[in-house]
Amino acid sequence: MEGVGEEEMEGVDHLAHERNKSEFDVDAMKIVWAGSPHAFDVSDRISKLVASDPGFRKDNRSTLSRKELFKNTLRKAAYAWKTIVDLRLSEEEAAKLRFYVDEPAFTDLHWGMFIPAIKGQGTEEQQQKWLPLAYKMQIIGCYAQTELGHGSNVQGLETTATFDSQTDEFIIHSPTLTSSKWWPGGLGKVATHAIAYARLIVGGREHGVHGFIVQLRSLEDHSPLLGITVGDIGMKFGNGAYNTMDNGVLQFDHVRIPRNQMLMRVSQVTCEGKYKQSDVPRQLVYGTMVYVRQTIVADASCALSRAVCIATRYSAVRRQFGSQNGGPETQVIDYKTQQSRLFPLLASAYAFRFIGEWLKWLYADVTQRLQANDFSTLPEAHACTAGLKSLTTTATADGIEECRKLCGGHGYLCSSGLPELFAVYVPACTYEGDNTVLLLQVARFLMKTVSQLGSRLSSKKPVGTIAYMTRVEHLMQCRCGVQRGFAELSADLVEAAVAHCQLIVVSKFIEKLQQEIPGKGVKQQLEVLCNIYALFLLHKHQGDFLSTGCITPKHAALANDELRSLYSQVRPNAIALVDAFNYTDHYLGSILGCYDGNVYPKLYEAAWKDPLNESVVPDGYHLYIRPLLKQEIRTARL
Ligand SMILES: CCCCCCCC/C=C\C/C=C/C(=O)SCCNC(=O)CCNC(=O)[C@H](O)C(C)(C)COP(=O)(O)OP(=O)(O)OC[C@H]1O[C@@H](n2cnc3c(N)ncnc32)[C@H](O)[C@@H]1OP(=O)(O)O
Ligand SMILES: Cc1cc2nc3c(=O)[nH]c(=O)nc-3n(C[C@H](O)[C@H](O)[C@H](O)COP(=O)(O)OP(=O)(O)OC[C@H]3O[C@@H](n4cnc5c(N)ncnc54)[C@H](O)[C@@H]3O)c2cc1C
Repeated sequence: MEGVGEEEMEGVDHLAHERNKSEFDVDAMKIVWAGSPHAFDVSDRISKLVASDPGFRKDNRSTLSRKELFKNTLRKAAYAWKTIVDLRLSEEEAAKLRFYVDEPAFTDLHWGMFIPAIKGQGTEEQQQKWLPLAYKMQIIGCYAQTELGHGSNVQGLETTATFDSQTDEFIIHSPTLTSSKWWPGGLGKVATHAIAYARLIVGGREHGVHGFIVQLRSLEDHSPLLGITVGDIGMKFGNGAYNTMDNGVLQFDHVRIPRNQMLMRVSQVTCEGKYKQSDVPRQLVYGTMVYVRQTIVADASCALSRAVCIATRYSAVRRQFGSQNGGPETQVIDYKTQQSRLFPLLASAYAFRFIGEWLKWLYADVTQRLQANDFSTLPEAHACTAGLKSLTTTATADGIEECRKLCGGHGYLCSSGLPELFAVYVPACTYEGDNTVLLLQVARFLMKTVSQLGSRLSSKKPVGTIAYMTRVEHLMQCRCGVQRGFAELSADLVEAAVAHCQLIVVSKFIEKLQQEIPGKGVKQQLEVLCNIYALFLLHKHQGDFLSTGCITPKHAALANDELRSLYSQVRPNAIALVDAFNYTDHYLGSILGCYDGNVYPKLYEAAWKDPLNESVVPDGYHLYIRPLLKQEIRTARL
C-alpha cells in the first residue's frame, strides 16, 4: 500500500467526538434493539464469533466468478454446520450464526421454508418421519411452488398430482413448459427434496393446490431421480449478491411418490381414493407463506439499519464546503438536507424493529388459536403479514438506495457494501408475494370489513388493527359498493392499504413507548424517533391529509417546523443511535461504515487490492491499447 501511515490505519477512533456527544445510555439501547438482555447476549456473542473466524470471510465476493462464488457458498454452509455441531449451538444460536454469515444460501430455504412447511402442514406422523432427517441435514429441502407461467396466482399452478389407487401413489407431472417449477432457492444444485405444490386430482376430480414431499436427487451420488429434470435458472441482478443462491428449474415426468407424502394436515386422501377436508380453513395450505412473510418483516429492520449505520457514520466523516478561516469543512451530516433524508430512515429502522417484534407476537398468537380451532383472527393475520411485508420491504429497498446516494460517489463502490446490500435485498419486494399483489389482499380485507360495518345484518365489531374503523364516521355510514368496483379502483385501494399499514406501524411504535424502557435517556430518544417517523409520513402525504380535511395548512406547517426541530435533537445522538445496532465491521461489510470512521486510508488500500491492479500494465495492452496509440488498429487482430 502506498502513501498511508500505519498510525492512520490502526487504533484511532475518528468518530470518538461524535460518540462523546450522545445523551443516552447506548448499552441500554442495544438491549432495546435486540429485544431482551438474552437476545442481546446471543446476538453479540455469535456476531463476534463469525467476525473473528477467517472461514466466514466475505470481502472477496464481488470478484469471484459464479462457479467460484457458489462453491464458496457451499464451503461456508458446510463450515457453518460444522461450527454449529462442534460448538453444540442451540437452535437460536445456530439461526443467528447463519444470519451473521450473511450470504444467501440453500440453507435459508431448508430452515426457513422446507422445515416450517412440514411443521405447519404435515400430520404428526409426517413430522415424526421427516423432521429428524431435516434437522440433522440428512436431507436438504426447498420450497417449490412458483412456476414459469405462474407465481402470484397460486391457484393457476399447472403441475398435477394424480392419485393412483392401484399403487397407492401420486403421480407428479409437469404437463406444459409453463408448469416447470421456476425460482425455488436451493433447488438448482443442492436440494435432495422439495415441498412441491401441485393440483390434486383424485378419481378424476380436482381439489386445488396442495403440497407434496418429493425426493429429487439420489442421497448416494446426488444425481436426479428418474423423471426429474433439474438445474439452475442462471445469473441474477448484481455481481455476487443473490447469485450465491441456486434458484432452480424443475420438471416432473410422471414421478411417483407414496400417498403418505402429501402434506395432510389440512386435507387427506385415503387409500380408497377419498378426499377429506379437515375442519381447518383451506387457506392454511398457504400457511408457510404467512410464516415467512412475518420473518421478512422482522428482517427488514436489519437490512435498513445496516444501510443507515453505513450512511450515518460516513455522513459524520465526510466533509464538504463551509471551511471558515482555513478550519475544517462542514460534516455533511450537519446539512439539513442530509438530515431530512437520513433521519427518517433512521427512525424507520427503529419503527420496523418494533413492528417486527409485534408481528412475531401476532403470529404466535394466531398459531396458538389455530391449534385450539379458533380461526377468527386468521384473516387479520394474513392482512397484517401481507401488508407489513409489502410496506417494510418496499421502504427498506428504497431506503438502502437512498443511503447509497447519501454516501455520494463512494457509495457506488462495492467496498461501501451498499450496492450488494441493495442487490441482495431488493428481490424481497417480489418473493413471498409481489408487494402490489399483497397490498391488494389487504385492500380486499379492508373492503370486506367496511362492507360489514355498513351492513345491518352483521353484528361483528371490528377489533385489533381494524378497531379504529368504528371511529371513522363516514366509514360507519358506508354502504359499501366498492366490492363491485374493486378492480376499477384498485390503484386507489392499494394506497388505502399502505395508509392502513402505516397506521399499524405508527400505533405499535407508540404502544412500545407506553412500556417501561430502562436506561438513561433511552425512552426520550425513541420518542424523538417515533415523532419523526409519524411526522415525516404526515409531511410526505400532506396532500392527502389536506385534501381530506384531516389537517389544515396551519397543522401542516407546524408539523414541518416540528420535524426540523426533531432533526436537530437527533443530530448529536445519531452515531450512538446506529452504534446501538451493535453491528460488527464484518457484518456491515462496508469501508464507509466501519466503526472507527477511518474511511480514507481503508478506501485507498482496498483500491490497490483490486485484481485489476495486480499488474501495472493491464492484460490486453499489447492487443488493444498499443495498436490504438500507434495507429496500428487496422492491422490488429480484434
Ligand atoms: C428465519 C428464516 C427466514 C427464511 C426466509 C427465507 C427467505 C428466502 C428468500 C426467498 C424465498 C422465497 C420464497 C417464495 O417466494 S415462495 C412463493 C411465494 N409465493 C407467493 O407469495 C404467491 C403470492 N400469492 C398468494 O399468496 C395468493 O395466491 C394470493 C393471496 C395472492 C391469492 O390467492 P387466491 O388463492 O387466489 O386467493 P383469493 O384471492 O381468492 O383469496 C381467497 C381467500 O383466502 C384469503 N387468503 C389468501 N391467502 C391467504 C393466506 N396466506 N392466509 C390466510 N388467508 C389467505 C384471501 O384473503 C381470501 O379471503 P376472503 O376474502 O375472506 O375470501
Ligand atoms: C430471488 C427470488 C427467490 C425466490 N424464491 C422462491 C422460492 O424459493 N420458491 C418459490 O416457490 N418461489 C420463489 N420465488 C418466486 C416468487 O415467489 C414470485 O416471483 C413472486 O411470488 C411473484 O410472482 P410472479 O413472478 O409470478 O410475478 P407476477 O405475478 O407475474 O408479477 C408481474 C407484475 O404483475 C403484477 N400483477 C400480478 N398480478 C396482479 C394482480 N392480480 N393485480 C395487479 N397486478 C398484478 C405485479 O404487481 C407485477 O408488477 C422467488 C423469486 C425471487 C425473485
